[in-house]
Amino acid sequence: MMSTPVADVRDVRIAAGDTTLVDGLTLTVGAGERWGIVGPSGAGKSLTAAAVAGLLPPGTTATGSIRVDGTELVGTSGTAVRGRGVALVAQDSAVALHPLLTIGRQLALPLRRHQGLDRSPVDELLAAVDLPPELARARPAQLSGGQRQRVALAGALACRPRLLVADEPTAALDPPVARALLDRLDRSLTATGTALLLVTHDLGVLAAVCERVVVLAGGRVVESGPVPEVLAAPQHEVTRALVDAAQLSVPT
Ligand SMILES: Nc1ncnc2c1ncn2[C@@H]1O[C@H](COP(=O)(O)OP(=O)(O)OP(=O)(O)O)[C@@H](O)[C@H]1O
Repeated sequence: MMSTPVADVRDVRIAAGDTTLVDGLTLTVGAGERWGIVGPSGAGKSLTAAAVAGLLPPGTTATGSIRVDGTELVGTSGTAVRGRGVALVAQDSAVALHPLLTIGRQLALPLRRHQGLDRSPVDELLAAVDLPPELARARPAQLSGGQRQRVALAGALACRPRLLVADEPTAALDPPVARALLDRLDRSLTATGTALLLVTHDLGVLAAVCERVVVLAGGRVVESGPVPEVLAAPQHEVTRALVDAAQLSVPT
């Protein structure tokens, strides 16, 4: 018997008032699968990621069905699945982390909230993303961008969610720091068996991290399939343009 999909998204429309931003979105993420979302600017990638994480921005609404770990999110605040079902890592964790709380406090909070633990293994969480225990006493402003993203990753994976949604998690990082974070992400997902929905504009990152891809344009899915096949033989003009642009940007 097949296990429950981690995310089962059926015919989803996301709108702001009367304006449709994403339409007809259907996507199934199986246990442990790694999916990428690519597409041009404004295609609806971030809104899709936010909807699956149960964190649509204020002023937007979704219809259709988004089941995460078997729980329907449409029409709810998403809190039922956050932490153990799904967690989100955003582009720049500087905005996601509380500026006044120490890293140790911030990492301890989700564990207490979702697992009811009194004492949280903060040191272990930091070690899992290759950060030293002393960092628990620091505040976000004292960390580099790469360290902050690692802390965000540690926090997101603290409750071993079935699905991690990551929206351009390396966009604000220099290439070597970005590579190290993705390597860490890869190993952490393997260790926890967590599935991934990764928004990226970088087809190199997509090919390195994801098995399957969904291509969005104008708020609609225009193509999806295994990453090697889609990149080798893109069927839609939007995908072809993305592949061509990526080849142009490869240094010779
Ligand atoms: N809170 C919002 N209210 C109204 N419109 C929004 C809101 N958030 C996004 N949009 C619009 O929805 C569309 C899709 O936005 P989204 O951020 O998902 O695109 P994206 O593919 O992630 O783009 P980018 O690659 O530039 O980040 C855009 O036209 C955007 O202006």
